Amino acid sequence: MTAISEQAVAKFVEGIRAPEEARRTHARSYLDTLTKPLGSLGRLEDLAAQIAAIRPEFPTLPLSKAVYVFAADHGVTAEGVSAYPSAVTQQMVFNFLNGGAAVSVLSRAHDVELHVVDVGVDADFADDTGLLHRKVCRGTRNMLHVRAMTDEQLARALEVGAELAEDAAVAGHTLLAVGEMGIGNTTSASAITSALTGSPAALATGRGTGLDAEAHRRKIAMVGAILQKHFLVKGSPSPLRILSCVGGLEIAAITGMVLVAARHRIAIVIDGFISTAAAALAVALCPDVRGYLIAGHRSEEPGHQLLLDYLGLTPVLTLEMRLGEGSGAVLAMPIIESAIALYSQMATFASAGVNEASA
Ligand SMILES: O=C(O)c1ccc[n+]([C@@H]2O[C@H](COP(=O)([O-])O)[C@@H](O)[C@H]2O)c1
Ligand SMILES: Cc1cc2nc[nH]c2cc1C
Repeated sequence: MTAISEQAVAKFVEGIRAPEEARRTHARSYLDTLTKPLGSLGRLEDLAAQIAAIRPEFPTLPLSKAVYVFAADHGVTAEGVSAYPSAVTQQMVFNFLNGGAAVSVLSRAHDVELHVVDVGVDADFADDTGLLHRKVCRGTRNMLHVRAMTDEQLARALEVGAELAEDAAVAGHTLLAVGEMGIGNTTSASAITSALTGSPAALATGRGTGLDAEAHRRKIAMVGAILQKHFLVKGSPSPLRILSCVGGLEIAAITGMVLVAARHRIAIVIDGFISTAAAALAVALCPDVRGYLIAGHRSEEPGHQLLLDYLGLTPVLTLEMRLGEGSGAVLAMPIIESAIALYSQMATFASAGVNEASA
């Protein structure tokens, strides 16, 4: 059933190697020689050591940074799972391109190249907007009744992300962020979270863009029904089955991008609930990908923490955000750059003539 997408993924996964642990250990020892009490830079030390493990050569500043925002629509919106209408997906694509969306503002503020990708929006866009036209189809089907996408659509969506990761590597980007836009996609992310982690729908399902209590209860029941429909058979479903049954085209594209970025030894900053679901599927497909991921922030969606636990990631920021678009990932980028600056520019105890601990 998933032969085409299995072939596509096998191609991306080939050549992925976990970050180099010897370089991480060396970086940790070097951090201990810098003029600060041992470990006092906290998570910044972890980030610097992670970058050292990922990159064959420690990067120089400024980094070349890009964010890819993948947009797509969702057939399951017919079930009233979002507080907003589907048309907002297409309207927000224009907002990204016109520079007025949160991610547009943040990427300008932090010198991050913004790429907006139509991988499955239910609308036609003109050619001259700067949009990356990679439409696989006009949105997924309603996963309450049928598989969200065919195997062929899944393979194409994975390839969209994979090819853009290749482009990013050729462009010399040293730090990538992934984001998404798709009304209804928290329903997908909740179903993915339950299918991957075994958590019940009630724990993995939140209010998304802002459902009231009653609509939230209906959404939980909907996610439960979707899981029953597709994953009734005992045992864990494969990541590709999860993607084709309950995924989104933007989610699959992010999974493809994460896999190929890892193959190119590029650190990937993931954003909120939906992009983390996509990254978790990439890790389920290839566990060596995990070391390339940096969780930009922790979203208010309850399922996000379940996924961060599943991945063993600690978010850089906790700002009570739940926007998506890659906004939290872009916000974390200056922190990551600061970690790199500290590692490469701080004086050592020896060079600055500062006494080390006596005990
Ligand atoms: O990033 C998050 O954690 C996040 C949490 C809630 C909502 N969103 C965004 O809101 C949209 C999905 O919400 P919903 O309610 O339509 O499923 C989609 O465009 C996401 O980018 C994003
Ligand atoms: C306005 C709006 C902006 C968004 N950005 C990401 N998801 C979104 C959902 C809505 C509704």
